[in-house]
Amino acid sequence: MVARVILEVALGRELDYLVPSELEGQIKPGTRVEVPLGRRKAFGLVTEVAKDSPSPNLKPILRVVATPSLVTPTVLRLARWIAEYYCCPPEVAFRSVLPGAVRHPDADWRRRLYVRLTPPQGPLPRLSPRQKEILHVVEERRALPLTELQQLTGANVATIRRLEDKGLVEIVPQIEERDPWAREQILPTTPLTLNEAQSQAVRAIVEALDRLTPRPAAVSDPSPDARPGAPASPGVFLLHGVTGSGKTEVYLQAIAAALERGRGAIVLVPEISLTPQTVERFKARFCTGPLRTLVAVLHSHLSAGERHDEWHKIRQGRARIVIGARSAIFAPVQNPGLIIVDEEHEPTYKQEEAPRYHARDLAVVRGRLEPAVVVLGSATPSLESYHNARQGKYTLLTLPERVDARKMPRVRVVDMRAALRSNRGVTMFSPQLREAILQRLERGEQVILFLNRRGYATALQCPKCGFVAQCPNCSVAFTYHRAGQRLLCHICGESRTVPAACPNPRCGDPAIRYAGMGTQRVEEALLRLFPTARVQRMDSDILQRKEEYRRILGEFRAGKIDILVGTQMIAKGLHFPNVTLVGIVHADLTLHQPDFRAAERTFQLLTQVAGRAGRGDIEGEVIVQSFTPYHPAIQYARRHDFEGFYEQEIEFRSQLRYPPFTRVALLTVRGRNEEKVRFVASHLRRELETHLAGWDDLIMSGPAPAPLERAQSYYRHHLMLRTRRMLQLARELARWLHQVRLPEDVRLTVDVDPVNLL
Ligand SMILES: Nc1ncnc2c1ncn2[C@@H]1O[C@H](COP(=O)(O)OP(=O)(O)OP(=O)(O)O)[C@@H](O)[C@H]1O
Ligand SMILES: [Zn+2]
Ligand SMILES: [Zn+2]
Repeated sequence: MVARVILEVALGRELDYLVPSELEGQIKPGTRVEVPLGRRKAFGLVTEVAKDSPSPNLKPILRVVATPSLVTPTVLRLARWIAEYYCCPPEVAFRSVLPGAVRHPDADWRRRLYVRLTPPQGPLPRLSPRQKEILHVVEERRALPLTELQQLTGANVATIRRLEDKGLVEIVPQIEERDPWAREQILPTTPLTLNEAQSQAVRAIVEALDRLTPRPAAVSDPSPDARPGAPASPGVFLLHGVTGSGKTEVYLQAIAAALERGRGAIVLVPEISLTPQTVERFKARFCTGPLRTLVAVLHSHLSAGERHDEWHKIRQGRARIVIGARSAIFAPVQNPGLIIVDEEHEPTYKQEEAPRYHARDLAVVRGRLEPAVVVLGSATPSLESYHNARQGKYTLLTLPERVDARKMPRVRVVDMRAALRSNRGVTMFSPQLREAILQRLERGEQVILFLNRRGYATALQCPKCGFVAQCPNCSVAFTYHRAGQRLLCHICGESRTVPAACPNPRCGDPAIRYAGMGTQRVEEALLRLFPTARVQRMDSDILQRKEEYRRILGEFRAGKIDILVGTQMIAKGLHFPNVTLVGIVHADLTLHQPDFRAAERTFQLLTQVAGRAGRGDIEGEVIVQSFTPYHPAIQYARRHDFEGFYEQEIEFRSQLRYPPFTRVALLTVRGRNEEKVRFVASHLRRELETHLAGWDDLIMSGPAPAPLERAQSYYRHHLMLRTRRMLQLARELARWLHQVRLPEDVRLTVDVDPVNLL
């Protein structure tokens, strides 16, 4: 027998090894092993077991490192698919399916050793002052991690071992679980009585669960066509439910059905909506009763230890439900019956570094490999997913109304050009918005104000010469932050103190002032206009710590805050019944970006933010301030008309051959020398033309400077390839990348299905 092993060192490919007969029973896909590599040894993961290998002179595997395996065979197949489709080296793909904290069991082993007090037996033996000190610490804590005891006392392991020899303490392996929500008390909930639309949705999902074929016994290769948008997959549902329509209740009852059938569930949510409120709704439903199970939570703010614990809970089957951000799609759930992707349209599901996977698309692929039922949910589905539903590739489920026949909020669009004409200079709040806020304050109702830009003002601009302070590393304006009077680059983090006068040597005007506005400036203006109102700002500047986020949401829920001002952090998932007014301060911000999805993003953002209003008994109102009030994205959002927006947007995509009618591979050439980058980019285009000659449906555009031409002092040029056959193109690109020669200081990256075109 031979095993194919992906090594943890950056080799870029898998190697075959002999399986010694004494290890035969232990080696399966997912097993971590130590193998010889040249004259050294290396760690690796078995990705496949086969009868024989094409390579001669195989060396044997040295030993098995950790059992049980920390990754399921299906996830390994998913990793292989990632490497192929997203055009990245296999070891990068394999590494991403295992988080660092679980990848190194040796390091973990030491970290997981605990020192604990043993029951006293007879008189205390004679101890050195040093030993007494250590014992004292252990007595106080009863048990603590070995490493922590070492840190606290400065003792080495040998000294502590001597205490163990005297029978006073013992050193034991123990898994201590750090539940980040441990202090929260969770009140169990029971399933709600569903309305007609919800029942229909749950019924369709449960029927699909019952149709799931048993897991295939033999591990066969993933079908090369196992990709979203390929042949019909009756196991994928698109749940299109307006904001407040009760999608979460549908998820909960579908999960219950999966558990009843002995299967687990994975729930993906965007990182920013992975709030305690969301997590609690899942924990509360499954913390008691016959379906009782732990809910594991995975997100990027977990400490290594917490991540480790969550991972093991899943692997040991104690947690049958996993809720997490995009990397949770790799969670080692055994036999998952259901994979849910909430807010499936969210761009944060795309990973912006290699491997550049899209977790929503991986959910569809994993669903096919397991097999498992996949539910993609959103109030504003992506054009890609809705198109798939229209084509019959996904099954569309619709929740057209809010629960309890609550009305959708009334949306008014205010033309800010008029407001600008009637007032001197730029106004932040139109009279309509000001009046509406005042009304809510008088009635004791709550307000959310949304502006998709943090900081105080966009830019520092000189009124006399037009000078704008720009980051020296990136081609963007600095953002002014009031705290500490600093200019901050939101791309690279470069910061400067604010100049007292215009830095332009030919100008020097002291009247330098601020153009545009950010959340800080909105907050300040509110305090001036409504001095008694309790205003709280919520953006990533404020939320350096997760407790802060929870505290603010808690206070808002408790009615201790009247007006919440924030960026897209407050746009989704939040449910506050007392919010009756949502103001969108500047709706055009996302509209004018050089991205074919700009209108789609704007429509989604407006709809989602508007959806925070009127979720209680009182009807909600939304005021949208805009300088382009007649833009379709704004008008369709005003009428809550997703279909209308879809019809008009899909027409534009079709005419210009953009996704979903094609798939995009974006090539970025980066380097510090502008001339060289430009030269290499044109050279690569010519090479690609030769390499891909005869490819019939290829559209190649560029090279062109990226919209964000310079970032972190690198010049960037783009080449865009579009085709309907991306998997084949990715294979061609991989072959081409192997042979392409680049100057040392120029880098090339490939992003398949990019969501960020800047
Ligand atoms: N069948 C039902 N009967 C009564 N209340 C319900 C029902 N279904 C859901 N709800 C309640 O309605 C509220 C809104 O539901 P939920 O948050 O699930 O909506 P949503 O569709 O996920 O909204 P959004 O997309 O805006 O986040 C919640 O408080 C939920 O408990
Ligand atoms: Zn000037
Ligand atoms: Zn910068």
